[in-house]
Amino acid sequence: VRTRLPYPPGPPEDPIIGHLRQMPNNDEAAEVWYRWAKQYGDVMSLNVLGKRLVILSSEEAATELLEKRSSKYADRPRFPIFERIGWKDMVLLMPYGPYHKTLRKMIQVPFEKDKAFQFRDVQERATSIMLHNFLADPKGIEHHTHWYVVSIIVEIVFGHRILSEDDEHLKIADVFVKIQHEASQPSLLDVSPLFAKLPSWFPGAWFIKYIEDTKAILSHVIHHPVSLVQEQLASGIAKPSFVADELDRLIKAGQLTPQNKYDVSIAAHMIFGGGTETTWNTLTTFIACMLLNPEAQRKAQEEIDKVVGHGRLPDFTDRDSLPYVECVVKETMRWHPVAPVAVPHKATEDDVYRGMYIPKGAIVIANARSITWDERRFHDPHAFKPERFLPRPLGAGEDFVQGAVYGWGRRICPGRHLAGDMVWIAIARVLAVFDIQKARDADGNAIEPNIEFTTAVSSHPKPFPCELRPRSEKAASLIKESYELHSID
Ligand code: HEM
Repeated sequence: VRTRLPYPPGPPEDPIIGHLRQMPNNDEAAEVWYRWAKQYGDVMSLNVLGKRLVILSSEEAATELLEKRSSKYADRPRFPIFERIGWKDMVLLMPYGPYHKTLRKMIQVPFEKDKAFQFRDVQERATSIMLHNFLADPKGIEHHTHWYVVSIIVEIVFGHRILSEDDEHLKIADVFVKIQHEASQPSLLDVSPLFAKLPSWFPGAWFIKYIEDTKAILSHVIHHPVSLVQEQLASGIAKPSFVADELDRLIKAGQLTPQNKYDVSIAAHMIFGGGTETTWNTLTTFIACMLLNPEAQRKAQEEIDKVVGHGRLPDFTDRDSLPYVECVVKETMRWHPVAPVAVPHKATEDDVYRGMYIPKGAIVIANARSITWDERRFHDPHAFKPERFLPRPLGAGEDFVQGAVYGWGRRICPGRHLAGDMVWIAIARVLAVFDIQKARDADGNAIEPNIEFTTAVSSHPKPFPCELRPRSEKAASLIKESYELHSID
């Protein structure tokens, strides 16, 4: 195929090293590629030391390649540092193949759409505690939303309830965020695995010591929680959870081999890592959106007041009757996708698209930032307008772009239904009882927020001043009642 067909276009390149000198770092990639796409098109390509990168900047191109031709694009590039610290079998990062399929299935099945209801009690309880925490500490945005997400995931995965600030799982969640950032930095290992043999003092060989230290931490974090559940099962005190169910099944079938136990451990670790930071980022982004767009906040609250009233908190049975709240959730995810450059896929065969050649081995990235800012897809894409998703004539009748949030084809996020539920119930309940307002300084003056985002692989708003104030006395007592009910439980 190659000879006569061109690669997708891209900026002018240097001899031999190609686009190496122009390559943006992780933090800038999404926006730099968004600008380049305006010049070179929605399918462009870059050459980095002979390695071909194809950047997709429209839903049309991403759907055609990553979704419709999914079998050719389900692989991942190698992540040399992640592999060496103990994440070589993390479903998110591992190559496509039979082992990926086995682990992915283990994660996907319990979180399918029709099974989501099993986790709703856990989520409703965690929201009640989060609301109560906001009542006591109205400015603790980062902390309370983080606690909410981690406590749900840890209870679902390990059957463990987080009751104290010193809980080890809260610290593990921080470790994920840190490692994800550190281990995605470019290193000599991207050039050749031979550099793994360098002595740690060698200039540029920072990764040698980093890998050694991180491997030891992760080994404990991956294996320890599962061994605890195994002990609880043996003494008959294990609570139902992802790990308890999987181990119990294996024990009953006489198949609890070290390999099978490892599969459960790494799958549980994946759910913990994949489900916490992403969902947390979405919730903090939502609060930023409400602060910046009081009109949208007011409309969502009016809808909740009309449908749910003031005598109870919204619950999952209200979801279909709250279309505007649904639009707020979608617009939060579109306005600032938490994984701006998503996760790279890799072509396992040569391919041709619109007369352009995509070689086997090319890294293919659907740039979520460009897709959610695509003017051909969304009117006024930089503005936060939930009603864009309402059907005409109430709104603009635009479709949500799920791929830019949860990915594509055979690698699409298997946790998306659970994530969608966690985000929805938190948003609906926060809006029902709180006004998300500018924080006030000691003299009572409103502090103007300046919202900025970390722009790494997974993007989070930098801490910003903000307060959640109960909308009324009645709202405050609803929060207390719901908290007390769950405390008894
Ligand atoms: C709002 C929250 C979430 C967002 C925005 C999100 C986003 C993503 C994205 C963009 C991918 C990559 C898809 C691709 O390569 O095309 C992904 C993969 C993945 N996510 Fe999520 N995710 C979220 C929550 C969760 C949750 C709660 C879980 C746990 C059940 C989870 C588990 C995974 C796993 C296991 C993968 C790897 C799939 C594979 O490579 O085969 N995610 N997610």
